[in-house]
Amino acid sequence: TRTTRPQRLLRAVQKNATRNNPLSVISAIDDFCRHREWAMNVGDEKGFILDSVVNEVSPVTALELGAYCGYSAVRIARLLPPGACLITLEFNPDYAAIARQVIAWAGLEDKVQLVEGASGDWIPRMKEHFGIETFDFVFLDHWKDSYLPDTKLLEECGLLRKGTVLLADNVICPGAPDYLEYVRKSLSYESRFFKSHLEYTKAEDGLEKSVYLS
Ligand SMILES: O=C(NCCCCCn1ccc2cnccc21)c1cc(-c2ccc(F)cc2)cc(O)c1O
Ligand SMILES: [Mg+2]
Repeated sequence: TRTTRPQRLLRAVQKNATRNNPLSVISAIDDFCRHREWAMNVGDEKGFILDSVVNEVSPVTALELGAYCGYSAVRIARLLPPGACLITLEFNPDYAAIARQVIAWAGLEDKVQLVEGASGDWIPRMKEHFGIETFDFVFLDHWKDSYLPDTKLLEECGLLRKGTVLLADNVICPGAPDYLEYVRKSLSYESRFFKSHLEYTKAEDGLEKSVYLS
C-alpha cells in the first residue's frame, strides 16, 4: 500500500474532524480505528480513564512517552489548565510528523511540545532543555520494556516530586510485568490498577496509576 496507516489516520482526521475542535479529532480517530483500521491509540475506553486522571491531577507540567499519531496528546492537552504544557516524546520520525499535524488540526500546538528521540537520551536533558523542575503527570505509552528503566531514570534525574502521578498504558497487553512489580512493591509508590480493554477490542488490558511518594 502506498500510504502508511498513520497517513490514512491523518487523512481521516482532516476529512471528518473540525479544525480547532479536539473532541471531533478524538472521535474521528476512534471511528477510523474501530470501523476502518485498528491502530495503537490508547482509545476511547482507556481514554476515559486517562481523562479522569488528568482532570484529577490538573497538571501544569506533563510528559508523555510515546506520541504515535497524537491521539493521547490531544486527549491530555485539551484538558490542561491555561499556561500548562505537555511535552510528548516520539522515537519514530514518521509517527512524529503525523502527530504534529493531528495536534495542529486540534488547535493544540501551543500546549504541546513534540520532541523526536529516545527517552533514554532525552530524560536527562529535560530540566535544562525545557526549563522545568519536575513533572506533575507522566503518561507512559512507549516501548513496554522501557517503562521500568525510564521510571528509574526519571527518579534519578529528580524529575518526580511528592505526588507526581505516573499513568502507564498496556500493563496487561502487551504487558509491562517488571514495571508493574516495581511500582506495586516499591515503598516510593502508591499504585492502583484500572481494569479496561485493549483499544477497540475485547482483549483484557488496563492502566496502572502510580503516585510517587518520594
Ligand atoms: O507498542 C506499543 N506502543 C509503543 C510503540 C513504539 C514506541 C516507541 N517510542 C515512542 C517514544 C519513545 C521514546 N523512547 C523510546 C521509544 C519510544 C503498543 C502496542 C500495542 C499492541 C500492539 C499489538 C497488539 F497485538 C496488541 C497491543 C498497544 C498499545 O496501546 C501500544 O502502546
Ligand atoms: Mg498504548
